[in-house]
Amino acid sequence: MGYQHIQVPADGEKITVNADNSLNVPNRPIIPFIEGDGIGVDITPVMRKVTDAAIEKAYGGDKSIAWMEVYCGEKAAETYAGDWFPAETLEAVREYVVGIKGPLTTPVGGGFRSLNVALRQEMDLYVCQRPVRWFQGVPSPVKEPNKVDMVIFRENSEDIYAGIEWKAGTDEANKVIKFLKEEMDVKKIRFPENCGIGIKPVSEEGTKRLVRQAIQYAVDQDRDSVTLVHKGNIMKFTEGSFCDWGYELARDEFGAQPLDGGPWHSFKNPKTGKEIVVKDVIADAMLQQIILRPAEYSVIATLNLNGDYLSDALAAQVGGIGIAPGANLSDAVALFEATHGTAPKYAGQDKVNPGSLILSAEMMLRHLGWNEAADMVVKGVEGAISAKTVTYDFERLMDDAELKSCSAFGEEVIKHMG
Ligand SMILES: NC(=O)C1=CN([C@@H]2O[C@H](COP(=O)(O)OP(=O)(O)OC[C@H]3O[C@@H](n4cnc5c(N)ncnc54)[C@H](OP(=O)(O)O)[C@@H]3O)[C@@H](O)[C@H]2O)C=CC1
Ligand SMILES: O=C(O)CCC(=O)C(=O)O
Ligand SMILES: [Mg+2]
Repeated sequence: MGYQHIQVPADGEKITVNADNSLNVPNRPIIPFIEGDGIGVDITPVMRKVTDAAIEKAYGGDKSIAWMEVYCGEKAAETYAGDWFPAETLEAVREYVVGIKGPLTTPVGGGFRSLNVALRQEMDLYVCQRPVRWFQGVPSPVKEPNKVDMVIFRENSEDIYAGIEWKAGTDEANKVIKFLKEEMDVKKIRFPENCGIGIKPVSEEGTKRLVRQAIQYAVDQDRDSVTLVHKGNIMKFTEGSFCDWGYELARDEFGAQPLDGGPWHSFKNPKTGKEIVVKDVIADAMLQQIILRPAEYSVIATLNLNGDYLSDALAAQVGGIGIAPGANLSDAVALFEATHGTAPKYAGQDKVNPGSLILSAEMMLRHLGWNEAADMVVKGVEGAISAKTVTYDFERLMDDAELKSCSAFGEEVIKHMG
């Protein structure tokens, strides 16, 4: 199909999806990418260069990516006369199935709603998968960062994060408050006269599709536990139901049985015969557990806002959000992105760590089944860090490290691919 501003590479081919959602990946797939706002201009070109080099080294020219720029955020507003969220960007990511994006700015308080959240919602990218593990040599504030090896499955379409809220003092907020007071007999709104209101939708369907993916991942990747993280003691019918539905799904679809009378469950991994424990932890306690007893946690399934907080907190233990990758996944479409944002104070300085986006590309390569190229990326990143040739965020925490710019770190990664 014809696009207004998107240039489709003539020499690439489309990835297609089979009925079982597996992918047919040609040798030169067209991959849409969004450069991103702020530091996007620094990290996205480095990510592309490193990814291309890894593919070249792994397959010697038999495979390559035909990159296709698509637009969202500030660059879209410039290209599409003020449209920050062009419809054809969504169409292109859907059509080409697998994409990668830099960070996008969201103003605080007023202004437009998050474009990142909108992309996830519009394409129903309901899983935000964020692996958190330590690379040898990365500076960390904890004593044993090697014990951190968790994969967060964050629900990406619901919760208070969905952005259903009304500003204090507006007719809409007052109407909802009136309804709550008069028709729902709510007496607990402390200051109803001037009160913003937000809604927290959490559904059985939304919960179960997320927890299903988390448990399936534990089965496929030979992980020993899945922890449902929630604040169900306080928000009983949203966070609490998330926990209940999670256990229910573990029983109904994976044959899990209560352990010692519950609430924890376990089942045998059908692929390995090993036990997988499905447990739950209340969200505030989890924030101390990940610091004090990280080895006890492997796969985490949680709601949208908890997952947001947990992602950055966990990333800090293994070097910070400069090295925290992620993926937004639906059953078919996948859009990879770093955990961090646009870090505006560093934009355009060729300074920040491109590691998060590079490792997001590594996840993308595995998603394509290009594991040899993905391994090459990991080898390069590990090599550059072990050689202590790192960007400012690591350099300021390491002894005797050599400070590298964003692009120079990318070159180091390529050099260490061998
Ligand atoms: N998915 C997305 O697109 C996301 C977008 N955002 C948006 O980004 C904007 C800025 O958010 P903000 O809260 O400042 O969070 P950011 O994640 O952009 O940055 C916070 C701090 O994290 C460190 N950091 C972030 N990225 C890197 C990197 N690549 N290398 C090294 N250090 C890094 C820096 O720390 P230090 O100052 O210590 O050097 C930076 O000041 C907001 O508009 C927000 O909504 C936020 C998160 C995700
Ligand atoms: O959309 C945003 O601006 C922030 C999103 C975010 O922090 C995240 O998804 O981790
Ligand atoms: Mg976040």
